[in-house]
Amino acid sequence: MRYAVLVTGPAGAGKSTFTASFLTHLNASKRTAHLVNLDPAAAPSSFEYDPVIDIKDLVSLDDVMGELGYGPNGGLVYCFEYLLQNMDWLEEELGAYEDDYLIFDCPGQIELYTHHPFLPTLVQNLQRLGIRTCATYLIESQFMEDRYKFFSGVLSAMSAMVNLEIPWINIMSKMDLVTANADDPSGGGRNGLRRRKDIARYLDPDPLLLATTPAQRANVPNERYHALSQAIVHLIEDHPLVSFLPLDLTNPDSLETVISHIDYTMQYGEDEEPKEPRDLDEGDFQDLE
Ligand SMILES: Nc1nc2c(ncn2[C@@H]2O[C@H](COP(=O)(O)OP(=O)(O)OP(=O)(O)O)[C@@H](O)[C@H]2O)c(=O)[nH]1
Ligand SMILES: [Mg+2]
Repeated sequence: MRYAVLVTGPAGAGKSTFTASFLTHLNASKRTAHLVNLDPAAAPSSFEYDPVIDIKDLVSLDDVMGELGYGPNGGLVYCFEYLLQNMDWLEEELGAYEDDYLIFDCPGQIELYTHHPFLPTLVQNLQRLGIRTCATYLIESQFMEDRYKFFSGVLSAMSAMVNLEIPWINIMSKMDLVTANADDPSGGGRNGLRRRKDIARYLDPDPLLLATTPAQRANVPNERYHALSQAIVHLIEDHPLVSFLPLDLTNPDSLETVISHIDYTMQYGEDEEPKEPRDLDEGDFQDLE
């Protein structure tokens, strides 16, 4: 059985860093895992591992921009269209890997996940080849410092999930940037949003974070924004599709927990005993809920 994990999420969320740590961990556990680079703009030096399959061998953004006169975003769209027209190339490249775990490092252009048909088409092709596929969606912990930014992250995760319809895991990356302050009784970071129980309200998004108090409302003169916030609150209350697993790469347990959830959602090695994912209650942030 072949497995594919798509590592997706907005620009700079830590996708490539997570991918490298994931590979290191699997290889250390004597599992064969390989990097697939799907980012036609990735600089070669940005990989800790050499990709075994690299979209840049098929089409590179530099060439598309230089020779066809596209800008970076139009160029990326061109590269993906080119990939979809040349699925036999990918199929052939993938043919070399049996019984392996392939980790697909994806580009950070958010529109790729929310409304282009590229990833759904790619996933259909992987499934047609009998590859068991799941996706991870990363947003970075700094999003928790601004609740509007955070909820736009939640909505983008939701939209990407609905677009792809495959097993899906949302990850709050770069937790090392908040855990250092989490035990500070004064609340640590700006807005006092970094205490553990506050963090838990973000990992399992509490729509009330968006609900405004009358005092806050007085500061937001435009009634339409208030109505919009309330609509989003109701959407998330009625469809609690999104919760995040915290990922702190400075803590090996955290990475292992995330990987155990990925394994479980793909039923990795189902011929063996199925493994329950490690319980988050053992983890850091749920205990104070
Ligand atoms: N503190 C901290 N920084 C991180 C972590 N992961 C990534 N970074 C930093 O965040 C920046 C972006 O990381 P990348 O892994 O390149 O992010 P990406 O999602 O692959 O970015 P794009 O491919 O450009 O969309 C880099 O400067 C990393 O060093 C983390 O766990 N903790
Ligand atoms: Mg990257």
